[in-house]
Amino acid sequence: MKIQLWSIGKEHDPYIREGIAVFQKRLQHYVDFEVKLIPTVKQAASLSVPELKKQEAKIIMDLLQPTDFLLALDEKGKMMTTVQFADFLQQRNNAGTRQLIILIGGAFGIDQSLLQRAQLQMSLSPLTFPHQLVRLIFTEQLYRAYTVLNREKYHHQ
Ligand SMILES: C[S@@+](CC[C@H](N)C(=O)[O-])C[C@H]1O[C@@H](n2cnc3c(N)ncnc32)[C@H](O)[C@@H]1O
Repeated sequence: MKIQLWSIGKEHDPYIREGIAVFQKRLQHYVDFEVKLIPTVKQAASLSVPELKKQEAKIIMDLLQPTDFLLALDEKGKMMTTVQFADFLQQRNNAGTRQLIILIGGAFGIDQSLLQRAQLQMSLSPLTFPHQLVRLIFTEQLYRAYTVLNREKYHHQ
């Protein structure tokens, strides 16, 4: 199974890029993992936030393959432990999912149409984090989950 992390917004800040690179390198041992940026639609004066989010959603819908499993990160989504998340990854792999897309919204969040397309909405906490930090936190969690699946000494319960 291939995993892609899609983030709406601008380039990672340097400290985020550095952190992601650390876990991305470690993840190479376990899974085919890529990080992709979806540039934010420029906010023209005439465009409201809901309209802007709709435009972003259309771009993302066009990039998605019908067979992609979409996991949208949203603070109101389902919360799970690291071990439950590891089990979820194992289940997707066993189910033959070819591509798992993880979507992180931009400053205004993820459009409703994409939340509806998502097979899973996942929350990392009831707190709202800045989207740049979510990129790093999620990449670490993905690495953590794979160390659980591979019985490595990284995650201690
Ligand atoms: C700054 S937040 C957007 C908040 C916005 N109020 C909203 O309507 O979603 C940007 C993105 O970071 C991610 N995010 C932030 N906090 C999160 C959390 N606790 N759990 C999961 N994802 C989160 C989500 O993908 C969200 O769309």
